[in-house]
Amino acid sequence: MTRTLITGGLVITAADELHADVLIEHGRVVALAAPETQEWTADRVIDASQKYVIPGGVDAHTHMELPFGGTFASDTFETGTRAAAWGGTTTIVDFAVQVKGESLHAGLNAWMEKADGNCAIDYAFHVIMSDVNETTLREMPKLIEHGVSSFKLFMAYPGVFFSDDGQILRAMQVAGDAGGLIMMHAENGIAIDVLVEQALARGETDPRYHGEVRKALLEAEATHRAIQLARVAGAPLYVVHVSAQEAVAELAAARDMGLPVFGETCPQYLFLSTDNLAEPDFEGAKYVCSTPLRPKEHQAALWRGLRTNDLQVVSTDHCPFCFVGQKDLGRGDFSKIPNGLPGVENRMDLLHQAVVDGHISRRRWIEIACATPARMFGLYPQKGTIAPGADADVVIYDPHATQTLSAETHHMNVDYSAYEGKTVTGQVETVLSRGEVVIDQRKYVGHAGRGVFVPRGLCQYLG
Ligand SMILES: NC(=O)NCCC(=O)O
Ligand SMILES: [Zn+2]
Ligand SMILES: [Zn+2]
Repeated sequence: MTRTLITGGLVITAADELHADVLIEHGRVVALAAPETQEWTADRVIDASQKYVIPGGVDAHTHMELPFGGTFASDTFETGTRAAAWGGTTTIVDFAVQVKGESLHAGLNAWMEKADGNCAIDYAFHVIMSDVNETTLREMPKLIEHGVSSFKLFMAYPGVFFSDDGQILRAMQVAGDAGGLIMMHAENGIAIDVLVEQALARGETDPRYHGEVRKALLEAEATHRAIQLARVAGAPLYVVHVSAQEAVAELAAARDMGLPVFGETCPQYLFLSTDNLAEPDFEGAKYVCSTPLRPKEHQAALWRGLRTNDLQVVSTDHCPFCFVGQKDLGRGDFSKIPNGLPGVENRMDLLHQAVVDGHISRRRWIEIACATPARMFGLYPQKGTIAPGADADVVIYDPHATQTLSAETHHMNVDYSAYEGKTVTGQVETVLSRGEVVIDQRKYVGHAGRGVFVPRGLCQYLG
């Protein structure tokens, strides 16, 4: 089947909302036309009356199979990308991890192997630099040429992923020269580790102390420091998983100065809080991630940041660990709870709920979840929009359906939902990935291996 026609829907992109029919041929969008003005024929016609027709989501921050804290994130590329498709996401950008002492290329190759032949949707990679040194710095321009144009550094996790300020500065200098983008996990990990040790010595071992020691001020301080280092290096900066209002203020100040500084937040920081981390009977472990969930008061600053464009992207940081057998590793010591939350399936719906709740407009929904992540990471307009020439990654979205989020019904390979029992308005109905239907009226009809690696260009907000 090569020609598909989607009729009668409201097409929403970051730029426009228009009632239009969409013609798809050979995996690409070829034309849009006002309803009933065209006489196109097609092998398949999808009726989208009363529905939205939106670009497939681009989730620029996932961790399938991430090794962390002595275990592995529970979604494989197969299960995680299938769940992403269920949730209306058609592209993920995952993180290949450089093992200390090995090359960046070896890390990338290892992650390519994990993904190859297993993905339901398209995928790309960033690289986590665990070890910034002469050799890995030399590799960065070559990776950029090969479509891996962003590098994550950590100011947290001393002894694991941590880079010191000198290493960060050097990586930023190379990225700045070569057109790469540094993604920063901005938390002062050295100070946090002191507070962890002191908390444990006081017998404060419950999950909620994870949130207490990872102070908002230490996120803000690291964010500020990362911005100054990027200025010195003459490099752009993308700060991942921003959760503290003080960190948003640092980003806003930098952007007011005209600096090429960008910020990402995640649904968990917009919808969950330290109240969840404080749930009794170790249930709080389900909500342990870094940066941590914050008191509810921080949410207003995050929503405001998304409206004012001081924050540009919402990704999931999908990094699931089962409650039984994985989060358990930290019973009696919160610092041993594997960090991360599931969410790749929930992002598009939760952000639609934000539209319903009046936090953002429909076009802003598509901008922060599809178009901007695609532009930020060099995938636009192949991904992130519905326009002639774009990949036909398209979601038929029912804005009137209601659903209750639950581990009973989700497709992520994890034994709990961070949003268990939450009712949201809106649901993915049908999903096309490069013109092929992978979710057909809430039935999975895709298969592992149809997703392909997508080499990326440079960040499209620079130069
Ligand atoms: N965020 C988190 O808690 N886990 C995933 C790794 C990271 O993004 O730092
Ligand atoms: Zn991180
Ligand atoms: Zn992450």
